[in-house]
Amino acid sequence: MMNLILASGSPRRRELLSLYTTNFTVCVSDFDESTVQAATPAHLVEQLARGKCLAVSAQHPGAVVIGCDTVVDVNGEVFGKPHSEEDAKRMLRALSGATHEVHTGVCISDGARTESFVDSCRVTFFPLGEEEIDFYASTAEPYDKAGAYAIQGRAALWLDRIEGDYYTIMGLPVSRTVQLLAHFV
Ligand SMILES: Cc1cn([C@H]2C[C@H](O)[C@@H](COP(=O)(O)OP(=O)(O)OP(=O)(O)O)O2)c(=O)[nH]c1=O
Repeated sequence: MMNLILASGSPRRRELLSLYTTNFTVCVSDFDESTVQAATPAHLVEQLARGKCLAVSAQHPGAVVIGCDTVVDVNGEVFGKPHSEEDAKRMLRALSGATHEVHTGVCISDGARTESFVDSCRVTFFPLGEEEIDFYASTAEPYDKAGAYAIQGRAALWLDRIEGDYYTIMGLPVSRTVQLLAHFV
């Protein structure tokens, strides 16, 4: 049986991978994300997913390791996790009444072979009032999420439309991930 490792501390990714199998362990990488530079947000998530995956893979020979990364892209500006309440509000104002993209990179390696992809989803929010932005930024929800929102949480109330895989927004395009995993059995 395959020794499967999810190289992610994200509870959402754990939950989504569990739809496919519960037979995996979690091992969070110590990869230094600040070392990565990329020409586009899509390249960035691919490089970050690869970095996390290969850092864990190096410590677990023979295992199949999945690494992931998610960013929000507003007209080419990258939003990761907000650093402060002000930062969260800045992101939410930029997302209000507008369309953005969420990119998730997934990388899988067995040590010998490494494959990756990026999936992108377009998300349009209705306009957000200042009161809603202030309230949301005062909750815990934005702070461990790229772009300062959780589509699976209160941001559901703002959603006009999505074009693409909903689970890419949550951090793991689970159908494409499982399809890629099939290359490793
Ligand atoms: C936009 C959005 C992001 N997110 C989450 C998914 C990711 O966990 C997080 C983006 O941060 P990431 O840096 O991609 O991942 P992480 O730090 O949570 O975990 P690790 O690096 O260990 O893999 O934002 C949601 O849960 N809902 C959303 O709607």
